[in-house]
Amino acid sequence: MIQKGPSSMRRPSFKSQSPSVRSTSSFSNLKRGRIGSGSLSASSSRSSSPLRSISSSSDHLLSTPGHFKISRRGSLGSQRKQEPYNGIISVVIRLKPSGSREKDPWIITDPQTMQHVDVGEFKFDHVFRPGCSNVEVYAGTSKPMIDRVMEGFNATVFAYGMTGSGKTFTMMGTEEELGLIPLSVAYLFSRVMEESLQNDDRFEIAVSYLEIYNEKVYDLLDCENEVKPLATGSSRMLVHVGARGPRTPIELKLREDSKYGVKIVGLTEKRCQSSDELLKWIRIGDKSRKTGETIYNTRSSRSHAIVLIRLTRTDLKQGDSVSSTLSLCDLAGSEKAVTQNERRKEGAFINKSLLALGTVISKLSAESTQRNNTPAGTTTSHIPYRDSKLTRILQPALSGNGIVTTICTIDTKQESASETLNTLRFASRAKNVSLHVFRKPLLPSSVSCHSIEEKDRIIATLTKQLDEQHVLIAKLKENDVAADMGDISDPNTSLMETENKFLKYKLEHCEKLLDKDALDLQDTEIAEIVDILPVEVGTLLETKFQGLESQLRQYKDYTRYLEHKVAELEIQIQTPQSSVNSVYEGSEGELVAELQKSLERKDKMIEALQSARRLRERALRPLNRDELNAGTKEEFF
Ligand SMILES: Nc1ncnc2c1ncn2[C@@H]1O[C@H](COP(=O)(O)OP(=O)(O)OP(=O)(O)O)[C@@H](O)[C@H]1O
Repeated sequence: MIQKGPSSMRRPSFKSQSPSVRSTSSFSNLKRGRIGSGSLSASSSRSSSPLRSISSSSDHLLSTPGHFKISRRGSLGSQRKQEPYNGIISVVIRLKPSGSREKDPWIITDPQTMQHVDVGEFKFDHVFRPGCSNVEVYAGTSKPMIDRVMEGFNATVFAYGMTGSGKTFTMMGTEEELGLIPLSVAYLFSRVMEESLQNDDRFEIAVSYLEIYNEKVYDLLDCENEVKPLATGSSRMLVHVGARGPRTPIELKLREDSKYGVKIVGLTEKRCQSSDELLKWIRIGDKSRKTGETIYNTRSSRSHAIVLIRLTRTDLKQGDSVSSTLSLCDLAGSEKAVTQNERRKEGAFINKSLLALGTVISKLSAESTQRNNTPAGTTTSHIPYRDSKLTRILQPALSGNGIVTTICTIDTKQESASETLNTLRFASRAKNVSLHVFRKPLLPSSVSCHSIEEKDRIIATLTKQLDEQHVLIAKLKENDVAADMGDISDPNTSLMETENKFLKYKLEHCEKLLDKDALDLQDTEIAEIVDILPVEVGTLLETKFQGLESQLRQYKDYTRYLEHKVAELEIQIQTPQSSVNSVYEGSEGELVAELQKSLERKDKMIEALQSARRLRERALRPLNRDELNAGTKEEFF
C-alpha cells in the first residue's frame, strides 16, 4: 500500500501566490486575460489565452476514434440552437509514474489501449502515459468541456482511483504543476473575456465548494464557520468557531429539485470577477478542510471534494439568459481496511459511496446496452442514486443533465494490482454509459434580468393598455346594443326619423286644414268687416276666391306628391346605413328641406284661402238676404 507523502505535497494549496504568479511563464500571461472588476462583459483588453495554445499537444484527443465528439468552439448562432449532445461518458486513464525499476506489467499499446500480460487488454478514450503533464490531461479532458459549458451545457469531471494514485495531483496540482481546476478556471475566464468582446453578452461566474465526509455534506465556503480541532480526547472531532461561538459543522441537506434534479440546500455561492478571485475561494475552502494537524489527512483524503462553477450568460440584445455548471470532483480514494478505528470508519464510508457510484455506473451501463438493443430504445431499470450522498449529488450529471468525463488514476505497481484492476473495471463500465444531454432552455429576460424600475415601468404600461382595452370593450358593447336596437343612436338615422315624423305631422296638419271647409268659422271680426263691404267688393272677392280655389287644387296635388316622397324616404331609411347616409347627405337632403319649406308655404296658402272663402261667404250673404227679403220677406220676419 502506498504511504502518503507529507501533507504539503499531497494537497497543494494556492495560498502563497495566485496561479498566475506561481505558475509557468505561459500561465502568468493569464493576467492579461483577467476579467476586470465589476463586470464580466466586454473589456477593453483582448486576451489571447496561452492556455489555448498549450492544448495543441493534446488536440489530437478530440478527433481520436472512440473519444467523445466535442465540437470546436461553436459560433454564438449555433449556441442558440437547442441541439442535444449525444455520446458516452468520456473515460481516460492516467498512469502514475512508478519510480520503480521493476518491469511494469501494464503497457500502453496505443493512445487508447493498455494491456496486461495476464489480465488482457482495456480500451479507453485515452490513456495518458506516466510521464505526461497536467496540462496535457487538462487539454484532453476539462478544456473541451469548458467549451461546452460556454455553449450552455452542464459538465462534470471527476477523478476516480485508489488512494495515492494521483487524483489530487491531477485535479488540484502542485505549486510546481497546476492541476485541472486552476487551469480550467483560467481557461473559462479567458473564454468569457473573448466571448464578451465578440458579442453583446453579459457573463456571471460564481463558485461553490463542498465536501462529502462520512456521508455528510459540508459547505467549504461558509466562512462564518471556521473549523477548529477540538483540543480534548477526540482529536478527530471537529468544531466550528464562528461569530456564534463553538459549534459543530453544519451539515447541508439535499433536496429534490424539479429544475436541477438535486439541490444542496444552503450551499454558499461566491460571485467572482476574475480567475484569481475564484481560486482564492478554493484556497479558502481548502483551508476549511485542513484546520487541524491531526485531521488533515482524514479531511483532505477521506472526503470527496467538489468545486461547482456556475456560468450565467445573458444575451443583452435578446434578453435571454442561460446557466451552466462545471463540476470538478476530487473523489476520495478507495482503501483497504486499516486498523485504526476512525480511519476504518472513514474508509467504510468512502468505500460505501464509491461502491454506490460503481453500482450506479454499472446500472447505467447495462441500461445503455439494453437501450441500444431495444427497438423502442426504452428501459425500466431502477438506478440507485439515493444509496449515497455522492451518487445523489452526481445524479443530475449521470442521468443525462450534463456531459461527463472520468479521469481514472492508477498506480501500476505490483502491490496495487487488485485496486488497479478494480479501477479499470469501473472505467470500462463507465465508458459504456451513453448520454443524451440537452442544454438548459433559455430563460426570458423578464424572468431573469429586469430591474425593479424596469418591472414597474412594464406594469404601468400594461395597466394603461388594460384601461384602454376596458374603454374599447365598453364602446363595442354600446355599439352592439345600438345594433340590436336598429342603429337608432346613429345621429344621421335619428335625424332622418325626426324629419320623417315632421313631414308626416305636416301632412296630417294640411289634411286637417283642408277639411276645415266644413267647419263653422266663428270669426266675428271678419263678419263685421264683410257686413259693411259694398257688393263690388264681393264680386271682386269672388274672382279672387276662384283663383284661390284653383291654387288649392294644385296644392292638393302637390300634397299627394309630398306624401309619395315621404314614402320613398321611409324606404331609404330601412336600407343599410351607409347608403342611406350617402343619399341623405346628397340631393335628397336638400329635397327634404325644400319640402318642409313648401309645406309651410302651403299651410299659409290654405289658411289664406280659407280666410278668403269665409270673406266671400260673408260678402255674399247680405246680398242673398236682400234677395230673400225682396222675394220672400214674410218668411223671415
Ligand atoms: N502523475 C503524477 N506525477 C507526479 N507525482 C504524482 C503523480 N500522481 C501522484 N503523484 C504524487 O503522489 C502522491 C499522492 O498523490 P495524490 O495525493 O494526488 O493521490 P490521491 O489519489 O489524491 O490520494 P487520496 O485518495 O488519498 O487523496 C503525491 O505526492 C503526488 O504528488
